[in-house]
Parts: sequence; structure tokens; C-alpha cells
Amino acid sequence: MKRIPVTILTGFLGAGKTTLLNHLIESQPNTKFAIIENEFGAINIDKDLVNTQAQGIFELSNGCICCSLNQELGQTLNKLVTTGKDFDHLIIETTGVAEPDGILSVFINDYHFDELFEVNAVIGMIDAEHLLKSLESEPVAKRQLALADLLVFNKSSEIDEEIKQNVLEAVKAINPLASIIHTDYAKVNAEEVLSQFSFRADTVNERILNSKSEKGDHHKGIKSLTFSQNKPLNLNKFQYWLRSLLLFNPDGIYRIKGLLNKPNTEEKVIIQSVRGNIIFSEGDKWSEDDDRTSQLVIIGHGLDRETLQKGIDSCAIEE
Ligand SMILES: Nc1nc2c(ncn2[C@@H]2O[C@H](COP(=O)(O)OP(=O)(O)OP(=O)(O)O)[C@@H](O)[C@H]2O)c(=O)[nH]1
Repeated sequence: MKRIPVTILTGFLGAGKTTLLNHLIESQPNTKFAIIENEFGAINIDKDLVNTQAQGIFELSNGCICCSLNQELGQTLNKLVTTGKDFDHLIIETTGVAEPDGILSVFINDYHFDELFEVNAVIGMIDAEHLLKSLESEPVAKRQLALADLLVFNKSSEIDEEIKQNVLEAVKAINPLASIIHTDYAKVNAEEVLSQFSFRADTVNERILNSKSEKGDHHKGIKSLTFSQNKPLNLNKFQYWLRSLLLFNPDGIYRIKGLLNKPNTEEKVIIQSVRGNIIFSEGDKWSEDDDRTSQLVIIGHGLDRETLQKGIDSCAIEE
């Protein structure tokens, strides 16, 4: 029986994993993809941002499939093969704080899954602009690079040549063997990436040992807080609040993403922020039966739920 190829997307918060996932799905309309989408927080925003062309999207939220949800990953894989749904390729998007080894062990060490699936590659997304900072403070960023078979050097044109060389040097010191593709908005050659089998199972243990950190637990101190607001938001006020929040927490807030309710607008407003930038864009339409609740995920260190909720509430429009 032909084993189903599995591609695992890793990389630190905001590096471009969902962007790559959507690009792969869109570029290969004849491939039937199943997607496992893992979110660190209680609300899965990414699920809303993934192209729905895929055959099945399985959502695993409120924990990391590399550790606390590792059993659920096994259950989801079982569900996937027993639903009878026909699919050609499985893509797993991990959280930005996941260590790929916990996920790989499900495929390598479990006889049942090893018979059914074949990992084609672990793809490590690199945020060219922010990788050095992430490596400095978060040991998991190193492990993600070390375990990748293919590295996508994303946001590549946004940094100057000298910084690019420094980032590449750091990357090659951690993982000298992986090939590196330079991209903007993760525009890889999808066919090539999905058809290569570069996963090196025999070196996984060695790479894990070499990238082990003395700093301990990979989630330590990183919090993912989720917020809701059921009244529409004044987006000018919201933007102003967000700007000052990021200004006063330059190293504490790694990632913000959300779906917002702007009054008198049919579409959801998507908010994305990676280490300080803020981008608003138009999302899908709210459905008829939706109560148009805005949802926001904030990921970082030293976050205070009460203060943040007050800030969001202060942007609500009283009806
Ligand atoms: N400027 C720029 N932005 C990019 C590029 N690639 C992705 N982005 C943006 O970066 C933000 C984060 O991208 P995602 O694809 O959501 O990143 P992610 O790794 O899935 O994020 P998490 O799941 O939260 O870890 C989004 O606003 C993207 O549009 C790029 O090459 N250049």
C-alpha cells in the first residue's frame, strides 16, 4: 500500500507557516490535501485563515501537538484514516512554539502510523527579519531550525544584504545540511517542495541532541491569551490602543492575530502583528448565523489578561 506523504511546517511565531500552507494548497488544485492545524491558544484563528479548498481541516487548539496534545495528534491521524475521506497529502501546521521532535516521534516510533504515512519533509520557516531576536530569547526557535530538512528563508527582500548574511550564518551554524529557499510571502515552487523526500529520519536523534538547550522548557513563560468582544469595535481606537501596547512592550509581545467586527461591514477584519508591525486586511464575510464576536490572540511574555481585556473593551462601540 502506498504511504501518504506528510509535510510538517515548523518555524517561530509569525514566520509565515499559514502563508506557506495557503500557497501550497492554491498552487496544487489537483491534490487532495488534509490539513492538521494546531494553535497554541484556546481560539483557532488560523483555521479561519486557511484556504478551504482542502479536503479536511482538523483543528487542534489550546495546546501544542508536540507535547500536551501529542495523544490527540494520534487520535486525529486515526480519525483521518478511518473517515474514508480520500486524500493524497497531509500537511501539519504546528504552533510557532512547537518542537518538531514530539510530532516526528508519532510517525517514526508508532508502527501503525509508520505503515500508513511517510514524512516527506519538515519545512522550517525562517522570518528573516526577526529570527536573530527569536534565537536570542527562545530556545525552541533553534530546535525548529535544527530539525528542518528544508528551510524557507521568508520575508527575504525585506532585510539588507549584511543582515541577510548574518542570519544565514546563524542558520547554517545550527543546520548545515538543510537546503535553503529564499522567498517573499512563502512563494516556493509547490510541486517541487511537496514531491521531494528529504526527511532524514536517521539523523533526527543526533539533531535533537545537538540542539538541546540548557534553558529548558520550550513554552516556559510564553503565554497565549485569547480575548472576545461581542460589541463592534471602533477600529481607529483599536489601532491606537494596539500601537501603544506594542510600543510599551517591544520585546514582550511576539504575535497578535484576530478577527474583528467592524460596524456596518459585511466582512471580518483580519488583524496580524509580528513583533511590532500591525496589518489589517479584509477577511471572509460573517455568516448569517454568526454573532460577529471579535476574537483576538496575543502571544508573548508577561501578559496581563485584565489590563489587555480592559484595553480591548475600551474600543467597543456602545449600542
Ligand atoms: N512583509 C511580509 N509579510 C509576510 C511575508 N510572509 C508572510 N507575511 C505576513 O506575516 C504575518 C504572519 O504570517 P503567518 O503565515 O500567519 O505566520 P505563521 O508562522 O503561520 O504564524 P503563527 O501561526 O502565529 O506562528 C502575516 O501578516 C503574513 O501576511 C513576507 O514575505 N513579507
